[in-house]
Amino acid sequence: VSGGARRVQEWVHEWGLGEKRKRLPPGDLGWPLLGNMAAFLWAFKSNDPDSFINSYIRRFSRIGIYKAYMFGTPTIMVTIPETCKQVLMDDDLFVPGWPKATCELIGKKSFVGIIHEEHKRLRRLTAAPINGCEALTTYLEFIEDTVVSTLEKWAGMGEIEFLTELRRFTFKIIMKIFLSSESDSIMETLEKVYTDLNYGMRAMAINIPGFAYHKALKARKKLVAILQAALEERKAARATNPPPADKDMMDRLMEVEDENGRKLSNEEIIDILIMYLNAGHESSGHITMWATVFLQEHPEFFQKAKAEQEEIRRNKPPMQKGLTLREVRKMEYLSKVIDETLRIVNISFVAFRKATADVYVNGYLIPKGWRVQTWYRSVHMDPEVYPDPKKFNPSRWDGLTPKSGTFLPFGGGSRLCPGNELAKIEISIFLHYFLLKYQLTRLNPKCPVRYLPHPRPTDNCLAKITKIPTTSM
Ligand code: HEM
Repeated sequence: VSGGARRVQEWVHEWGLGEKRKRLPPGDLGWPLLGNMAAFLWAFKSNDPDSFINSYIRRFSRIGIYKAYMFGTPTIMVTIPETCKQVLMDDDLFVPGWPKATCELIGKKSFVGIIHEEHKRLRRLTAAPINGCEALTTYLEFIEDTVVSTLEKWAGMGEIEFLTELRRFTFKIIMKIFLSSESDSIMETLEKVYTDLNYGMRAMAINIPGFAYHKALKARKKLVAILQAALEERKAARATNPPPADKDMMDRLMEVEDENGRKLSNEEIIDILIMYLNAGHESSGHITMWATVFLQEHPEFFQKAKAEQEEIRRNKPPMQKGLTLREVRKMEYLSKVIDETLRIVNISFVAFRKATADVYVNGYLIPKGWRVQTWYRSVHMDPEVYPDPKKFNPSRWDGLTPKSGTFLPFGGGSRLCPGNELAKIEISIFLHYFLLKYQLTRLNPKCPVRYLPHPRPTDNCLAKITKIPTTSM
C-alpha cells in the first residue's frame, strides 16, 4: 500500500489510541474504505487462499497476530493455536463481531447477536435436543433410512450435481429436527432460498441489484415470511388443540420461558431457526462431498475405510436392522478420514469477535471495539502444526491427540459448534453405505475450486454415483 494512503487510514483509525498504538501488532490498514479486502479477495478467488495470511507471515514472521482492515472495520487477525485459543476462551473480553452482511442475513436475534446469559440459556435449550446421546440415537434411524434411499435414487439418476444433492440430503435431516411437521413443499422452497442466502454471507454488505448481498437479503425476506406463516399456523392450532407429544425444535422454542416467565418473540424464534437451518446443513453437506471425493481420489484410503465398514457389517448381530451409535463411534479409521477432511477443507475458515476492552495477546494490543478474526484455516494449514499441510493424509491422525487449540474445525469455547456430533454422525453414516456399495465418477475431476463462501468445485461436483458390481450387501 502506498505510504500516503496508509498514513490516512492509520491516522483515522489509530490516532485516538495515543501512545498505546505503538503496542498494536504489525500489519497495515490498507486503503481508505477498502482496507485489505482486495488482497483478501484476490487470494480467496485464486487457487491459493492461504497466500493471504502467508504474506503476513513472510513479512512479519509467524507471530500469530496481525493488524488489518477487513469488512469495513479495523481488525486484529489471530492465526496460530496459542493466539486463537486466548480469544476463543475469553467470553468477557471477546463477544461475537460478525460482519454486517452475516448479522443482517442470519438475524440479530440469533446467536450472532446475543451474548452471555441469554446466549447460554438458548444454547442449553437447543443443544441437547441436537447433540445429546439420546437425541442422536433417535435421529440415527431417520438418517440411515434417508441415506439408503437417497443413494439408491442417485444411482438411477445418471449425472447429478453431487454437492447440490448432498445439501438437499443434509437439509432434510435438519428439517426433521427443527420443523418435522412442515410439508415437503415448504422444505423444498426453504432449501432453494438458502442457496441465495449463503452466497451473500461472506460478501461485502452492498445492497445494490446485481450484488450477492442484495440477492441474499431478498432470500432472507422469503425465509422470514415462510417461517412466520408456519409459526402462526402452529399458534392457531394450539389455541384449540393440546400441544403435540412429539416436539420438534420450533415447538420447544415456542414453549420456553425465562425465569420471569417471558416467552420468546416470533422474531427471536425465527432468527434462531434461520441460523440453525443454515448452519445445520451447509457445512455437513460440503464436508460429506469432500470426504467422498478425497476417498475416491485415493484408492488406498478408500480400501482401508471400506475394509473397516465391511468389518462392522460382518460383526453386526443378525437380528439388528440398522447401525447403532456404538458402531458409529467405533469407526476409528473413518473418523480420521473425516477429521482430515475437516482440517484440509476448512469450511469455516474464520470466525469473528469484537474486543469489549483493551486486551493484550502475545504482548500486542487489541484495542477496545476492534474486530478480531480467529483464522481456523491458518491453524490447520500451518506446517509447524501439520507437516505437509496441503496433503490429504488420514494417517497423520494415527496415535495423535491434537493439542488444545490446534484442531478447530468446530471452533472452541462457549461458541463451539452445537451440531458437531450430529454432523459427524451424518457424514459417517453416509460414508458407511457409500463405501460398502457405491462409487463416484466425476465428470470434471480437475474442475477449479471456488473458496468463497465455502470451498466447492465450480461445477458443484458433477458426477455419477453407481453401484460397484462385485459387492453384495
Ligand atoms: C461439518 C459440519 C459443521 C462444521 C464444520 C461446523 C463448524 C462450526 C464452527 C467453526 C462454529 C463456530 C463459529 C465461531 O467460532 O463463532 C460453528 C457454530 C455453530 N454451528 Fe456448526 N458446523 C457444522 C455443523 C453444524 C450443524 C449440523 C449444526 C446444527 C445442528 C450447526 C450449528 C451451529 C450453530 C448454531 C453455531 C453457532 C454457535 C454459537 O454461536 O453458540 N453446525 N459451527
